[in-house]
Amino acid sequence: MSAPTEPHDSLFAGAAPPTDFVFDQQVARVFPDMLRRSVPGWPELLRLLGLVAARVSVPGRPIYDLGCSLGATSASLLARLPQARIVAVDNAPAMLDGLRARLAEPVAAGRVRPVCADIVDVPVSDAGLIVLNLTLQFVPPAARQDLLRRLRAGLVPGGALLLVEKVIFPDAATDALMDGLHQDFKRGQGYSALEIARKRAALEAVLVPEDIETHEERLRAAGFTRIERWFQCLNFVGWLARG
Ligand SMILES: Nc1ncnc2c1ncn2[C@@H]1O[C@H](C[S@+](CC[C@H]([NH3+])C(=O)[O-])CC(=O)[O-])[C@@H](O)[C@H]1O
Ligand SMILES: O=C(O)C(=O)Cc1ccccc1
Repeated sequence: MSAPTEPHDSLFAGAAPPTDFVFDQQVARVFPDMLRRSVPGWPELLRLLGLVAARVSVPGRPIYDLGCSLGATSASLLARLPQARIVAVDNAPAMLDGLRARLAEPVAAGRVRPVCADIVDVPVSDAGLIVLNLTLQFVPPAARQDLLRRLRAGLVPGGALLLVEKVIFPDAATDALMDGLHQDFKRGQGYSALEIARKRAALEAVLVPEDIETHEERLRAAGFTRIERWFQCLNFVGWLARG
């Protein structure tokens, strides 16, 4: 499920009018490059998602990849769980078009079912594993608790949730340090200071990160009892939630 070419992301390099970030066709076209150059540890994060999934998913039960974009997470899961059936959900038609194009590859054929829907109201039942890889951060904060409660209710006994989020830090100095390091990372990946600033402004009202404690409390309130952090790279954190 990998793309034959990976177009370079220069979306925020030109003189574009300021608008909120949207997952449209322009973004979908450059998305693999954008994620690789914007998320510290992205290739390793994807590999680890496959490894963790292979240990914690319930065999024979469907896996839900919520906010699947072009299917990078689904592809990593399939590499480790070739028999898995994945329901891949995204509400951006441009992303799902890209995903469908990739499904032509033999490993994914018949194994991934693309669904164009809002994860806030997509039905989830009988799930052996649910993955939210950098997706909850785009759901309005007021809707996050109900969503996680509903997702937990959609898991079979023994099922698990994998959550990955961009986070903020409660201490202002630590937050400034982590944010500065994330910007350094992006500069090192070839983005200009102007591109970084413009994308930040575009994401402001769209991607709402929260701190680690807020996420862990919400997972507990949703009914999960075993909550483990298995990934952190600067301000990007991954959890496994069970029980
Ligand atoms: N309410 C929603 N309902 C459905 N989809 C949504 C919603 N809000 C946002 N999305 C979708 O969530 C995805 C977030 S990207 C996830 C990467 C992916 N997991 C990957 O394996 O490459 C991460 C990022 O852009 O930082 C986009 O495709 C949105 O359309
Ligand atoms: O670029 C950022 O600041 C991010 O948090 C990662 C990201 C990647 C792709 C779309 C939106 C955010």
